[in-house]
Amino acid sequence: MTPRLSAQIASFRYPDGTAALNDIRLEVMPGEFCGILGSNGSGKTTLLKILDGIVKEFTGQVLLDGDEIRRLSPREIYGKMGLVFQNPDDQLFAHSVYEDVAFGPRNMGCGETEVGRRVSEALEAVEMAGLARKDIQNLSYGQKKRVCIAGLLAMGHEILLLDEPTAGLDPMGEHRMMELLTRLNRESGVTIVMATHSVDLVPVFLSRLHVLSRGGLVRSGTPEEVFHSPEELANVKLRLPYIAELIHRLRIDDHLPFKRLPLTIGAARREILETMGGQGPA
Ligand SMILES: Nc1ncnc2c1ncn2[C@@H]1O[C@H](COP(=O)(O)OP(=O)(O)OP(=O)(O)O)[C@@H](O)[C@H]1O
Repeated sequence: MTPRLSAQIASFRYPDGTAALNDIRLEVMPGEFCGILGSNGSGKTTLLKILDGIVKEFTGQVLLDGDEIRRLSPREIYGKMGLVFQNPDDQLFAHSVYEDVAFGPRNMGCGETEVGRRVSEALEAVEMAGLARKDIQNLSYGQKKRVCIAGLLAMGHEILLLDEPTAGLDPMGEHRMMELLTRLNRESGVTIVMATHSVDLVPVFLSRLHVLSRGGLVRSGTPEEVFHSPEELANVKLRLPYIAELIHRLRIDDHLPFKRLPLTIGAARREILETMGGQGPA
């Protein structure tokens, strides 16, 4: 199967000389929902901009469906892939929700009936169906983030690159955003790559993680593989998810014989029951 995205980035420097990325190799398969995990300044946004074809001055290659991205036209790239910025105010520009989401399809040459259909479907998908006429300025931060995603869905994007989609949201909003993305991935088959430093959320929702530190890729794997070693995470300025941290402390401080570091509440429950020899509460 051809990866939707395949990146081999030997190095990238910003014009002021900052060495932002080096020796990155990663692939994103069709239908995948994967994360780029890293602390502040590790290079997540830069990597997303390169994957999206915005930043071109790197050494190496990025293939989109097998084609070198720098040889594709903007229409070829942005017909199938789009980037949602961390701050929705950097992305939204129209007065109303409808006008903002309609901009992409209109730009693609769709007639007004088709534009209307696409806007309705996209707003439905992000649970904003009743808010089409609302002034963008009067939306909450989380609603603005949803409108940004709707704008890309209305253009028929099959690949979404999302920069910190849960940043700035309250705990409930974070969960709703992750559920929305999971639904888009599972039900609509959208391939999603999201940059994040939120270690508590990612193991619950994502199937594969790429860990960045100081511009380099230090580990790729399932959440279980990535969160295997607390020491390794501390080296890249990340920590264990709270659930795993709790079991880790009980194991070290109280010598309790937990075998694995669980990443979800369900896994923690299983681990505790196994440690109790299956003698847990009925
Ligand atoms: N336009 C720019 N010019 C020069 N250096 C930049 C520019 N943008 C980012 N950098 C630098 O590149 C490095 C990686 O930055 P980047 O924004 O990609 O990190 P990040 O992981 O997304 O961080 P955060 O989690 O804080 O958003 C940092 O050292 C940053 O200072």
